[in-house]
Amino acid sequence: MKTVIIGSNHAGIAAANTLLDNYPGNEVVLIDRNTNLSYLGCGTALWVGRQIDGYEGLFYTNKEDFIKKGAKIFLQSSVTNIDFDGKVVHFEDEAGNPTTESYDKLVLATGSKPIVPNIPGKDLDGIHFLKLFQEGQAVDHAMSSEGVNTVAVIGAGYIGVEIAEAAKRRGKNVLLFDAMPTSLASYYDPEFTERMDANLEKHGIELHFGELATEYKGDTRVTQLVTDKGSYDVDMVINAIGFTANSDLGREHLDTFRNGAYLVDSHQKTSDDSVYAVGDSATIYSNALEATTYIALATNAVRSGIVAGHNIGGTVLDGIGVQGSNGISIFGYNMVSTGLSVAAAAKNNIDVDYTDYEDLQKPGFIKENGAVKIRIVYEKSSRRIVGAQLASTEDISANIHMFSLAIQEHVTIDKLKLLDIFFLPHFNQPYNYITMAALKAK
Ligand SMILES: Cc1cc2nc3c(=O)[nH]c(=O)nc-3n(C[C@H](O)[C@H](O)[C@H](O)COP(=O)(O)OP(=O)(O)OC[C@H]3O[C@@H](n4cnc5c(N)ncnc54)[C@H](O)[C@@H]3O)c2cc1C
Ligand SMILES: NC(=O)c1ccc[n+]([C@@H]2O[C@H](COP(=O)([O-])OP(=O)(O)OC[C@H]3O[C@@H](n4cnc5c(N)ncnc54)[C@H](O)[C@@H]3O)[C@@H](O)[C@H]2O)c1
Repeated sequence: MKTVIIGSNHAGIAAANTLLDNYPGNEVVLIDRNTNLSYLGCGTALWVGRQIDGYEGLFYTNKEDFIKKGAKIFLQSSVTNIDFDGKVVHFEDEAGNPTTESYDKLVLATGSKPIVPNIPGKDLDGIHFLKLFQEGQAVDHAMSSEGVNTVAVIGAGYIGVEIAEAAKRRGKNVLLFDAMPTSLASYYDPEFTERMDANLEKHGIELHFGELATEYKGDTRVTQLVTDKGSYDVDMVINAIGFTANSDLGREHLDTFRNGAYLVDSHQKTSDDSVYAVGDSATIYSNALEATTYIALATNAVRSGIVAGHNIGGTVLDGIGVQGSNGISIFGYNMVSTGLSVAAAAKNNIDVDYTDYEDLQKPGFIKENGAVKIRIVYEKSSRRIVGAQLASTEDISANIHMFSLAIQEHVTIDKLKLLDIFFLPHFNQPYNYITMAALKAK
């Protein structure tokens, strides 16, 4: 069996490693247009903000690792089209020569692309995106340039908020814009985002929410940002208004979701029996929504790659869906969420209630101790948990995994009330906030 994988970042790598490590004898070919593979974009802000020494540790594998395992790998090789009937992939190799690879099974792991604000001046110099390693390098380089003092970040989602922090750490004046009235509006309810907004402001970031960029101005280089509410002199712009699926190669042939992502089943198989799609290029099943959706996260990319790899290798393995669990840590303030916020539930016509609680992480006699705010969201009719959010200066990240499992397994809010949660003053309280929030549920 010969499998060709287009795209060798997180999803393609997971599919390739699953096949190579578990199903010897399978022929695996990886093709990617980039110079590198396995770049952890999540580290870009840490590196640009000088919280880590450099970018070198942000790659977890390389071309040689795959060659050692017996795979064929082409980098700097762009796939131009796919003959789905003849099962042949056409690409230009590193030297620019037209080349082909036939396949028995094809894995599309072409990921996502940043959404480009479609406004005048969008192609001026000094306007950046933050998807690829090379784009991170360009942003890092620009921030070191003389005369770059004011940075406008468009989009206060995960990338925007993280790079705003990094730019501030580099001593820049930072203006953060979003169409929504708060930061992180797709992940958290306002009672949580207002804390992040206060945190950003406290650290000197100028917030412009509910404000839309309408034009980038300058001769060749951006010097001014115009919005529906004003205009601002800027030296650099970073666009971070979300990703869309990169399904350019198969959109005409395969069934797609409303944003163009390849529609896949629980084996990651597309509408073509020989073709699988994984990671940011594909849809995913949400256990909170109980529906197919699109969530661009590295964690989903890895899991979907593993599922595709096993199914191609011959082990039937159903994906179990996701909750879109995510987290962020900005100037020491941590927020994690999973499933649906109250706002996201309303948007999806799911009638929910929620229960909030706030308390110290540990008993009052422990000195190093921060307050934790928790919200658990549950469906009114079934009482199943559909979401949770936590915010604190404490490391509350591990809590969210339990809520992720609860959503996956359709656990009700009532089941949580008397759940056995251990107590040790070094870590938590006997009347802990999870129990207390659950007990408070209507
Ligand atoms: C700055 C930043 C921070 C992030 N932080 C986090 C985080 O903290 N946690 C988290 O879970 N997720 C995070 N993400 C999201 C995560 O990086 C993506 O969800 C993940 O990269 C998706 O992996 P993928 O392999 O599906 O797609 P991609 O990473 O998009 O990779 C697709 C690959 O396909 C190749 N390709 C595309 N078209 C072709 C073609 N025609 N021919 C050849 N090759 C092609 C590309 O070169 C690329 O290597 C972050 C993303 C960014 C940009
Ligand atoms: N910590 C993490 O887990 C992490 C970090 C970075 C990126 N990621 C993932 O990578 C993907 C891309 O991240 P992202 O930050 O680009 O997307 P995002 O969806 O997190 O945020 C996009 C933001 O842009 C805003 N927006 C949309 N259109 C706009 C417009 N025209 N003008 C102003 N604002 C606008 C939205 O309201 C939203 O707040 C997401 O799936 C994200 O979850 C995750």
